[in-house]
Amino acid sequence: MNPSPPSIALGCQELSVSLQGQPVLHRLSLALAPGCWTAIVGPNGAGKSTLLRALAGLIPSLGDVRLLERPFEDWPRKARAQALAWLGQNESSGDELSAHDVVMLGRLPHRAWLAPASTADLAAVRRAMEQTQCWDWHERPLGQLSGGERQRVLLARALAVEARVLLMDEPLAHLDPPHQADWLALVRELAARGVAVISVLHELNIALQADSLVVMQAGRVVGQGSPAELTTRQALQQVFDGRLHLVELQGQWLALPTAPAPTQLSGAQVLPLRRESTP
Ligand SMILES: Nc1ncnc2c1ncn2[C@@H]1O[C@H](COP(=O)(O)OP(=O)(O)OP(=O)(O)O)[C@@H](O)[C@H]1O
Repeated sequence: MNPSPPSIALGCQELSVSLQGQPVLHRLSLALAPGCWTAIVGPNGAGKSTLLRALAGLIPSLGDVRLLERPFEDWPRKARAQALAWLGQNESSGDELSAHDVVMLGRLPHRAWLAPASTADLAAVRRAMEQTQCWDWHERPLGQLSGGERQRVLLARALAVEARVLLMDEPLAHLDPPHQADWLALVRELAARGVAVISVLHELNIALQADSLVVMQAGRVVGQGSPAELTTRQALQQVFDGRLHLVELQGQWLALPTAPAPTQLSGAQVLPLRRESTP
């Protein structure tokens, strides 16, 4: 009989991280489900990237991290690299390599040492590049691509791993609105297939479409839940000092940044937005 599938894809208990001797994360506990897209949000410096890196095992941490309910340190390195894929922020990844070769790096966890790419590897790379619409320039060196084109190649590299848990730090950086919408559709498709997708996002209007939000402030989780829950939205407003107006439009929550009160603008002149007069 097959064992029952794990109910927690990625979790941590009492997770703490210090960087350069300074505590950055303070005893966080999270349980992220398979088939669920979680967006980690919060102000600059809240600890979002640090949390993601600690969950990926990229930095030392205290506490317990479990991948597919198994302690992180118990995973053989290769099996772990197959189970968990990572897309970092501002990654440098061999500018002289072709886009195809960069995406093929995502297949390394599936290949024997120095073994040539298999038919399955080639198919996975092509599939991932078509999903992020970067196949057309698969022969071009990464260093010659625009910021958005490059980001789509790096996203394809993470997809090519075909992992059950996908961690992405600011995946929408450099992407134009249509490609942001494509990313959203892709994430929903992955979640529907049972993948746990965890992304750090600054684009709150995209994050508010996630299944679950993790709201962070000063190295702590101060709210977690669906954007439809009032407590989640209250946490979001609180961490941004009330400088967000959350409105519902056709069943979808939107975040509009609000201007500071005039008294908060020290000496700055506020010009009213005027409609151009027509002759
Ligand atoms: N290598 C480092 N050494 C020391 N402190 C660091 C280091 N990296 C980050 N920090 C500090 O840790 C805190 C959390 O940083 P982190 O990058 O996780 O925040 P973030 O929420 O992702 O921020 P942002 O939204 O600006 O990307 C910040 O105060 C930051 O200055």
